[in-house]
Amino acid sequence: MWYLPREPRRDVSGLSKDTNLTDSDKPTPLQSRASGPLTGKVRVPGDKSISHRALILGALAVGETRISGLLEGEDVLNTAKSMQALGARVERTGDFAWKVNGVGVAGFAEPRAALDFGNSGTGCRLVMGAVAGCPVSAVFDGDASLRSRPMRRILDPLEKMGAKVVSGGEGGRLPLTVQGARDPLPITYKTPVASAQIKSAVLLAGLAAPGTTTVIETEASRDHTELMLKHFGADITSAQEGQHGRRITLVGQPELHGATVVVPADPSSAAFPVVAALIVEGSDVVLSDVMTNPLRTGLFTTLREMGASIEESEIRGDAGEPMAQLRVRASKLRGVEVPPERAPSMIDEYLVLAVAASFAEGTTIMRGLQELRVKESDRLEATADMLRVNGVKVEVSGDDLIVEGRGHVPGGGTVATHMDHRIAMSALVMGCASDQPVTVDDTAFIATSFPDFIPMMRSLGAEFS
Ligand SMILES: O=C(O)C1=C[C@@H](OP(=O)(O)O)[C@@H](O)[C@H](O)C1
Ligand SMILES: C=C(OP(=O)(O)O)C(=O)O
Repeated sequence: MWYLPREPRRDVSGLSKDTNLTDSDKPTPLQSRASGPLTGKVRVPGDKSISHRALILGALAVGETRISGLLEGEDVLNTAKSMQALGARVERTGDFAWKVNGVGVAGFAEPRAALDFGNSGTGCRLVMGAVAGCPVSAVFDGDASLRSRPMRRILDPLEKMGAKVVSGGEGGRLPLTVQGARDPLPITYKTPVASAQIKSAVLLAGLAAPGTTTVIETEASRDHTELMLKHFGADITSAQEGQHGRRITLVGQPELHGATVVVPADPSSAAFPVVAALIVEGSDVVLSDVMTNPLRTGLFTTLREMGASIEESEIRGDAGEPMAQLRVRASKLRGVEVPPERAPSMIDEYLVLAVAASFAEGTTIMRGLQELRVKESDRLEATADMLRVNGVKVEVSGDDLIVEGRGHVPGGGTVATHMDHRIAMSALVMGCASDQPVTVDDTAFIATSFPDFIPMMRSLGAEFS
């Protein structure tokens, strides 16, 4: 029927005490060494955020949704499985082509088994919102990394809307059971941190509530849920709130209709070949169909400020999401200061930005990174460790990351990936241009977001062995 994600891996990095590993749990290390110029044209996989949302909204719509370009990474496949378990019909019809027959708003059936989201915060938290508006109860679970991540930030607003947490781990950690509301209440909710996952969970629960549900954010986070809800027929508006914020208003109980969704290439995945091309001398790489929604392009803005040559062409859009072809040429980079208000538009890209900063001349200061501490790993500490073991001078000061770029990176270190795909890929990018090879202890988690990362980078000329 479709590629099934492998069983959730147990931890190999110390998050859990379980050391009784089977063969499929064994870490798969990889070494990256300096290569000649990277060249060629590639399309990185479909955007992960949009892929999750297309499956969830397809499942909540009446009729058929056709998705092309879906990311077939483990995170998204786990969301597909959960939509199937909640009563939608989800089918793979070709390469990256999927069909969803939905159950309608509030129409989920009670799943027979626990919903397992593996490594995926987005899948878990968005589906929690969707379930909270339906009169069913569901168990939410995930791997050791996801079990360590905070869920209270999602449960707080969902409880205000009438959902109940029937059982759960300490501090709202997984596994936990959510009993959805029979008569969900619309709320006005100000998100305590800039988080598209919190905003989306409230909006998805609000679909089932009468009246209007409002989310206020003081820093705008990615708006894919809003754009896609509109595309599926919801009455939703978004207005400026303060200097950097948004007020989003959704009219509840719409009839969502099945839609066609074309998923553009993921800028968070494009970030890896982009930085690799910038740091490997003589490189010239083209990336097609990269989504350029301004709430996702903080990395490209920052890299350009550092002196990067990134040219956009073939600019177009689909379902409200702009995209472009990017041509990236090796560039001399200089250190910059990245303001905290830019964080939401590049929250997943700081790891690979830190790699670019290591190859730059001068100091790069990245401010306001507290949210990095609650991702797949504590990315603030893990990024600093990744640089440190490879001879880069780096400091974590409060919630800021300060990298002393010296134009080259000694390398020679082994990087602990901590069940975090973006650490693995960032470290492998670093090795593409470091003086000595860089080793990562486990590449398995790359499959959550970018299953073809290794062959795609090799096709551009990267030396991974
Ligand atoms: O909504 C989304 O698709 C995402 C939101 C972000 O998380 P937060 O909402 O926790 O900031 C981001 O880090 C994650 O990779 C994807
Ligand atoms: C933070 C990420 O994802 P999630 O929150 O969905 O696990 C990510 O992909 O970098």
